[in-house]
Amino acid sequence: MKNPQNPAILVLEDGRTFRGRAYGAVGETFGEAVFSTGMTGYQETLTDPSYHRQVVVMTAPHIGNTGVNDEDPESKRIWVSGYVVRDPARTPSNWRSRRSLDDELSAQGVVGISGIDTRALTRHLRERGAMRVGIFSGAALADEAALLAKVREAPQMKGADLSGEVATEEAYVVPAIGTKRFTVAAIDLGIKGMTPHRMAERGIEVHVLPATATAEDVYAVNPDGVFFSNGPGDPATADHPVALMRAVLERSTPLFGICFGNQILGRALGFGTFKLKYGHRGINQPVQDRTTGKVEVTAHNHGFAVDAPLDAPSDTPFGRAEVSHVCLNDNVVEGLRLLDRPAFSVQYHPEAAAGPHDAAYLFDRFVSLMEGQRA
Ligand SMILES: NC(=O)CC[C@H](N)C(=O)O
Repeated sequence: MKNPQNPAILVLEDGRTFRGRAYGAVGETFGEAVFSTGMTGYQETLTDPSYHRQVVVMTAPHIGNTGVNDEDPESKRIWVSGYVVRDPARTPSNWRSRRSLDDELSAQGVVGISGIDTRALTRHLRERGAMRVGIFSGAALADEAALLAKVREAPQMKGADLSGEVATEEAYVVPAIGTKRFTVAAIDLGIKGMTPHRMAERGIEVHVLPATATAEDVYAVNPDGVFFSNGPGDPATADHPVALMRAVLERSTPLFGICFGNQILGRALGFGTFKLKYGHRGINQPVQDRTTGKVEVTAHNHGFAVDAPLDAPSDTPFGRAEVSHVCLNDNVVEGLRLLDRPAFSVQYHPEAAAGPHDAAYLFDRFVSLMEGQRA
């Protein structure tokens, strides 16, 4: 049994340290320190494959209150490389709860830290930017003087090619719910479980394909549309999905991308991508759909963004493209759409797991594109 008073230290690569208690597994872990402002949805966050190699700091002070259930995970395991909370629940309570979050993190070997000033840590990351971090407890604390050097040896997120580490190896099918209306090939770059579900709810049979899928694999399922998922890592490394997407655009097959998928569309069109200072992570980010003028409150988890002109459509190898959505906090590109071909994408999470459902209309837009192609 773990001693709940076990000390732990969080060490940032710029040398700032925070002392707290071990939470989850005891040991050491490394990753990119990022913060999420979601007040709820910790199970979905932990199991979102896009968080692979990231140490997530929760700004909400009480985490674990509703325990861990078997329904909410977005994938088969926890992907965050470390977890930072201020004040973990002592007694989780919910009718669906099966075990405590502390026990679940331990069972999955995820090293965390609790009892630190997460507000001070978040302000530090906001001012200095996302950076590498290590969390150490138990025997890993033996040589405290060596910890900072270890953190500085850990890999950077910039330049990391990670989709292949999280995506399915085998193709699988998520059946349509009710009458089947469409077939979609979904390229798994780190897909969340709710995404094919949102499509299935609209009568779409989703063929989830590995990140290494070729155009031949995609067209072998005879798709009405092609989807590119969210995923971890630096989009500048995603050369294979970019080439695949170009092949799909070439054929004018209806195309929809989410998050990493939006960055890949940006690159396929010839735009650059860049690393944001500290990214957008949470479930209350205001985004404007410039095609309707409406503002929606949305779920985000991204550290990179597309560099595209906001003011006027751009000429691309696939016709004109425009920035369809922007973040109202900082004017970051949050969506792209082609004007001459049936293709669009958003940088955020319309599947809303967790998060508000304001952006669910985007799945309906995808359906409309597929309907339009049939007409
Ligand atoms: N959720 C995602 O797909 C994230 C995309 C990319 N890894 C980023 O951090 O920006």
